[in-house]
Amino acid sequence: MAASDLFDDDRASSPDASRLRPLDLAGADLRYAERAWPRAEADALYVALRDEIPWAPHVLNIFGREVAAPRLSCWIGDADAVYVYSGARFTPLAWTPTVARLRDMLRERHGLVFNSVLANLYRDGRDTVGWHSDDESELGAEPVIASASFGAPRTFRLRSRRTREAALSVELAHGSLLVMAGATQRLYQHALPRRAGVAAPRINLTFRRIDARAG
Ligand SMILES: O=C(O)CCC(=O)C(=O)O
Ligand SMILES: [Fe+2]
Repeated sequence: MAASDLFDDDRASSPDASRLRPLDLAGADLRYAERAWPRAEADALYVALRDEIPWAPHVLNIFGREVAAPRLSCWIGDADAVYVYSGARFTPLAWTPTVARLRDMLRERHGLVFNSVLANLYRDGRDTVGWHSDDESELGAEPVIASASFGAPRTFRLRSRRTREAALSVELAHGSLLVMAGATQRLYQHALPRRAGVAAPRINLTFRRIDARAG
């Protein structure tokens, strides 16, 4: 089956869908391009990422115990971009050709510079990521995180860190790009909840800039 058969999507693409536009989230800096990569390119990127990345169960460290999270993942980046996530220390794998190409596109098209990426593979609608902020000290005070999505559309939710009140839901489309910056991590948490009826997988890459000295 061709990748184009996997992700039913017959929206007409408006000429502007490749531009990052601000989303309304009080105090935060959140931008979204629904079609950062055109359909055929997104299909090819999905297949390349699926096949190139050595996916493995994502391990969380919860009160000193290792627990498998409901998704596969892979940490990729420059050799010195060591990262501590959920209490576990990750030494990144070397850039694969497609992930490196995406990193270079983000620099060339959007002026965003990254030295690492957490790749996530949600096998179907039962795979999730729970509420968290990406606020580790290695990312600095106001991290810029670029989140590229390929495959099944899923709902990305944000809620207030202080009140836990729901703040925004964004449907992250196949070939979309979401950029979180400014106070987004300080003020909000995000999650990708289960979604019944989704049989197709989704790949998400969250590009980050790690300052190894701050770790
Ligand atoms: O899959 C997503 O859209 C979000 C992933 C995420 O929040 C993370 O990797 O920190
Ligand atoms: Fe995150």
